[in-house]
Amino acid sequence: MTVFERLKEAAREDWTRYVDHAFIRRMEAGTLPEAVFRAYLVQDYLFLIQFARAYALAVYKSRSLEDMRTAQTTLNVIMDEMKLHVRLCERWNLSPATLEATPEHQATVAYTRYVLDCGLSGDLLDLHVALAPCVIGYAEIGRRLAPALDAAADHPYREWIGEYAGACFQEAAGAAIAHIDRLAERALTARRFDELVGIFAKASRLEADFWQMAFDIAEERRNDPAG
Ligand SMILES: Cc1ncc(CO)c(N)n1
Repeated sequence: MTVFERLKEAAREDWTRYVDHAFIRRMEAGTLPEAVFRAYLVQDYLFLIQFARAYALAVYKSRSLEDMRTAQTTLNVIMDEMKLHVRLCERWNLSPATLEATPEHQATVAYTRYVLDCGLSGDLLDLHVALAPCVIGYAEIGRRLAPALDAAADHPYREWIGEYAGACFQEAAGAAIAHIDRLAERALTARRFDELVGIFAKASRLEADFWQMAFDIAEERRNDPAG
């Protein structure tokens, strides 16, 4: 059993709330309102900017070239992932400059700064565990939603699902799982594992809050279109 699987099992409820959120179920069914998806995507662009910094921090905190390379590879995947956001947002006439100038929502600040703080106050394993729900979670979601694309040729979220079900993202997730195992081999006591579960569960909850944020932003706009 990988350390990732053990973390997932120990934080089962929080993990399920994240990967099984209404956002994902409605996306799978193709019934997620476009306004909700758009609110999500704009914040996710801002999220990825901060996440790229977190991976850069992982490069910095690496003590071996191998650890540096692994973090660098994922950093590149994250930077490439932003191209999806730019492409999709172009359709709404949202330029990268407009995206970057959008204020961060509280949920975006909470999640990204939590992860960055884990990296600053903890060691490399803490940081990679805080990052795990992100890459590994989205790869799991991508795999789960991929069959929906076969069922509907004109699925509205084809590009998004295809990105996370795609080989590039799946490989990055596989590498992240193996990397956590490698880092844990050095010193994983029972006490340390409990601390890591705390980090993993919190990051999973912040992921669920991130989906929820998109519904909240769309709802606020509906009630106050000028706001
Ligand atoms: C909130 C969030 N978590 C994970 C990913 C995957 O990189 C993403 N794009 N956004």
